[in-house]
Amino acid sequence: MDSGPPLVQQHPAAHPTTTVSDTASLQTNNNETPAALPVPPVALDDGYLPLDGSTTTTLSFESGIHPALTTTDIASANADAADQLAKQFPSQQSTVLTETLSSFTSNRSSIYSGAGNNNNNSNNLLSTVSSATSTASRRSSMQLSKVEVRETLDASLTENADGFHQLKQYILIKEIGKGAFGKVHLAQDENTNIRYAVKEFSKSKLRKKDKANLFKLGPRGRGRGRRGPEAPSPLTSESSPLDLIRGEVAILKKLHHPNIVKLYEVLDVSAEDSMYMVFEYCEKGVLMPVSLTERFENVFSDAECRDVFQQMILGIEYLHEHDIIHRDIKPDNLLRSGDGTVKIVDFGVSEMFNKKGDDLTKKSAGSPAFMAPELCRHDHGEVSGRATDVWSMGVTLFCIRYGTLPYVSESILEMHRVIREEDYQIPNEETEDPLFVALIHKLLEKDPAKRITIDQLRTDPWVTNSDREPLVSKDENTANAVTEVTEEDLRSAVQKINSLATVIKAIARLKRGIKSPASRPIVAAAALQSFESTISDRMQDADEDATPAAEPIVTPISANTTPTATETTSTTESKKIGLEGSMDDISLQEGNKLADSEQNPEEKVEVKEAAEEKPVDEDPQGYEVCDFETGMCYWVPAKKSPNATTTTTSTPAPEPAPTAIVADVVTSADVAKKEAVEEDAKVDKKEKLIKEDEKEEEETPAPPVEITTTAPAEDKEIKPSSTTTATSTTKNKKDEAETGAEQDGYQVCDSATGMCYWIPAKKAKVDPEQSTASEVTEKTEKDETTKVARSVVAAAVPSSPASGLDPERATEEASSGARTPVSGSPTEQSPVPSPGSLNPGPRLVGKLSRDRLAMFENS
Ligand SMILES: Nc1ncnc2c1ncn2[C@@H]1O[C@H](COP(=O)(O)OP(=O)(O)OP(=O)(O)O)[C@@H](O)[C@H]1O
Repeated sequence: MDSGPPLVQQHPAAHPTTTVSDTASLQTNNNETPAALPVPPVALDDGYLPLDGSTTTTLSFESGIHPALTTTDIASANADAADQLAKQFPSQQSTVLTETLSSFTSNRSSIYSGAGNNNNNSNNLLSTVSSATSTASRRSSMQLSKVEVRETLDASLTENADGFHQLKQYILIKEIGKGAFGKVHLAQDENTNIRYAVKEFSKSKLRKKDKANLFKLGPRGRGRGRRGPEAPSPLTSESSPLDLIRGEVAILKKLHHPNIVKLYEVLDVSAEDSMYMVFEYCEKGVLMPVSLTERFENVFSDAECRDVFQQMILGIEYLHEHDIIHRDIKPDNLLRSGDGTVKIVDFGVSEMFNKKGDDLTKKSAGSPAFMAPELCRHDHGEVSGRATDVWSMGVTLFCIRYGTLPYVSESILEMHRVIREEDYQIPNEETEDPLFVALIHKLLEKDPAKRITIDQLRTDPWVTNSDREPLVSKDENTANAVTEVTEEDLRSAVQKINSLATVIKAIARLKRGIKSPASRPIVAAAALQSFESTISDRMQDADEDATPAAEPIVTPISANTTPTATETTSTTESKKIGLEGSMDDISLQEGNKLADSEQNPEEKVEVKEAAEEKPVDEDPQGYEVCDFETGMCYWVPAKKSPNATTTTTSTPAPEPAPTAIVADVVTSADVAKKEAVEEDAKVDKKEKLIKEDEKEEEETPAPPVEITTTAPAEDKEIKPSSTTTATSTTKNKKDEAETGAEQDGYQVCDSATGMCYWIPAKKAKVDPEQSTASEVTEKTEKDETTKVARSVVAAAVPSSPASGLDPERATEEASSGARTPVSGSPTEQSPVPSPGSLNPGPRLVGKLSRDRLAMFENS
């Protein structure tokens, strides 16, 4: 293979990828002129060329490049260089590099002409851009190749030899920012040394936000997580929190423009709470930090403002032309790559309209200070999305020019009022360029119908510097077509086989439930392992059966359908029951049931049979409650005794146990659809539950769920901590009296949700004699228990650090009964599993505390 000339690795956006050849080269150091002789690039230690304002930057070009660049010259130079790159990087990376070259073209031409302009004394590269080259370079930048966004469903986060976290080929170097849903990392591709910004999203945070929006704001909620029945576009009709990312990904995948951040890859670490979006790295970061209270001193010059604003116009024009409204334009969402190119980021609240030309929206989104006056009303009707973006562009221009916001207020409501009703002040208006002042007035026009449009902006005299710096034509700017985001795009944006994703997310949930070592009952680890292996088998089966790009295998959960364990045990059954959109919604209960059956082969059969007999559309008589704090939703069946909810027991107890408000913990992503139907039932039931809670509190001094004392470290008995034991005993007796069945077991608390569950030992299945003997054995033969514990732990956490469970410690804990001292809130506490818990059929019985119910009710 012809290796071509040597190559210096550079970042796609920050560093132009160039080849070294015996051609003209250019050396710039702010206002230095180009060097006359070829100078080979000097790579830094990390393999990158330096390219910042303070350092001399050496760039080497192909022969034939001349200051009077034409688009054709540039394109052909790029093509040559791309060829060479492709030889060096025969893999898919060459596509990325091709784009890099196109982007860099603008930098090259700008630097060249700017450096040659001896009349320009500015140290800022941006302000040296002449109108001709600026237009030419932008034109050439439009020729972006389309890079296919890769999607990885089963990525894993590992640690490399140097101690860095690694996600596929991306080494996470350091944190460079924090988003609302997770960190942003600087990452480097271990194969190419190309740098990326990897944005992390916590799925649980997304879910939480989604639910909170649903309760708090309904479909008009701000930010990721907006959805609702009246949502008109695919972006807002998602049925699972994860889908909210899918909408953003689906839009970003369609966009190919130099002023819009490029998304390269989406990675879902299926067994963890995180998913990642791999973006082009914008080395220079945000355009400008904007504060409500402080003025930013280092404001942009007139020329810099113009350059940035022109790029904003081009980016927004491209979006609007393709019926996409950004809805959150602000300096924070404008990043700059190493060559100064402005990149519009954050499409989390963007909206794509299906109908050409339609941009009417009822939704409020964006940051209050940048919100158009027509959106600053409680019940605004439909407003033009395009006009609201233009307003935000005006506020942004104001910010970068003056370092402050045009409208400032301490509260959002007041901010809305001020934006609607008051006038802003332009600092030093008398000395300001009248063309600039006029433009600000046209942008910050309160009446959207009179506000300047993007078309008018492109010919505005300040924008074009009185025609000295015209923009590239609209046709060229919008040439890269954006096709409509379809439902299929949304479905395929992140994950390809929905049914598998459902299952995978369930594992993550199970893991979350036993995340903190202090709250990991050993049985849960065993359950997790067997659940995982069951799932893994199913996945293989489903993989073989799956038809790519087929309709989702599952359909939305219906208001009256509660999935059971076996409904998720095969794809066929999933089809019947339906969990569309709730990819992550397999219940803990189901996990435990599966695990249970795994541990008890005899019972496994029973579980299966019971479920097969159960009619699919059976109304389980109950209702769903959602935890406002966590975003988790729970299915609360009509009150039955704990026995009645046991998977293997079909006879309901005559009366419910008053202390155990029973929750078959089944989550659902489609709360909105159910909400209307179940609203009335909920109110009644909640009242009842609260009353029962109160009654119970009167009867039982120590609340059964809130364990308030710590398990003594020296307590070697394998049983729950003292308070828990006492509580459990009380409860058991009550259960026994009312249901006729003794309920021995233990309580586990889910650290993620704060919910505690009662897990009964499976005495109903055991011969009474054996049971007694077994109890005695468990209490007296500590060694034996230790042995059992060891085997369970060993089976559950063979050697996988991913499980996060230290087998040695878990074994010790299991055998000694000593747990990390518990204190404070129930979420930090973890009762010790009883010996019976090592081999019980764990059944999750949740208790909804009064507070939680009240919180739900208030919300
Ligand atoms: N592509 C990128 N290149 C360089 N830095 C980035 C990039 N994306 C994000 N960052 C950095 O991370 C910070 C936070 O990212 P971002 O603005 O996307 O999150 P956010 O808008 O606060 O939250 P979210 O988008 O999740 O609602 C940014 O301010 C910026 O400093």
